[in-house]
Amino acid sequence: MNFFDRLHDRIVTVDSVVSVGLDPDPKRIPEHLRNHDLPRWAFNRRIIDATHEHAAVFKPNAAFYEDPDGWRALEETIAYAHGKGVPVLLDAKRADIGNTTRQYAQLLEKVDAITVNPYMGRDSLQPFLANEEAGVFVLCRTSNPGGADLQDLELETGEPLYERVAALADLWNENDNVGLVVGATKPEELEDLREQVPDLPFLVPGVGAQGGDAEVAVEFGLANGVGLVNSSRGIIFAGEEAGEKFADVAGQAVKRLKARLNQYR
Ligand SMILES: O=C(O)c1cc(=O)[nH]c(=O)n1[C@@H]1O[C@H](COP(=O)(O)O)[C@@H](O)[C@H]1O
Repeated sequence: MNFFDRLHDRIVTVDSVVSVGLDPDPKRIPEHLRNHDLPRWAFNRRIIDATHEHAAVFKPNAAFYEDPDGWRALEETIAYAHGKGVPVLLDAKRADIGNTTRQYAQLLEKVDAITVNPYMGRDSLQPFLANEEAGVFVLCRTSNPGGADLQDLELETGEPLYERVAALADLWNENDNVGLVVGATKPEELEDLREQVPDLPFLVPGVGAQGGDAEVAVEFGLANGVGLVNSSRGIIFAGEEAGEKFADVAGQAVKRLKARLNQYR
């Protein structure tokens, strides 16, 4: 079954478009878990237990796992999330020459969807796009201030580069498996892009810690009810001051975000 059909079902089941970002910064993991064999896994397991009923997906960012123990923690995390019935979107922002991307694309044997970088062009993404079951979220207009350096550059046609990326992503969507990443900190761009590509679901990061706009994230992020609004630190570290109760506070934070987003769905 196509990823976006599965995501649609998941959104209906949990009545939520929240993507819970699993970015377990080792420096912010509570003291009492730091002697664990794999502290990031111990942390994620408790976060998953406390949040899964409100999570449309879990989105681990690969940057937080790129070392031997990290990969073990990630594998445990993915298996556990799947055990709870939650799809996993690996935020890896990958792409390379075709021969190399074929290796990266094997990541999709373990997870349900991935984020990819479009700047090497179609052949660099083909092994991801060819996977009909997996979701492929193409970076389009990112949430960070420096996103403007390249993505806002005006082409000879007058359109900004990020709009060209959206147009290409639409062409690349032959298997109905492509979405866009558009930051919640970019409300005007979100609105323009929704008009330009009405059928592509968006992953909208940047609410919570980055201060993005939750209302526009929902209003423009969803295509036919399908899309994701991500918060990572705003959920998983909401209970940073709560010691051993940190996961309970994360559970309350995801519930609050879900309710807030559902006001606008
Ligand atoms: O691809 C992403 O998810 C992403 C794109 C973007 O434009 N901005 C952005 O913040 N992200 C990711 O979304 C998450 C945001 O984390 P918080 O700011 O803690 O909610 C991080 O994992 C970022 O790497």
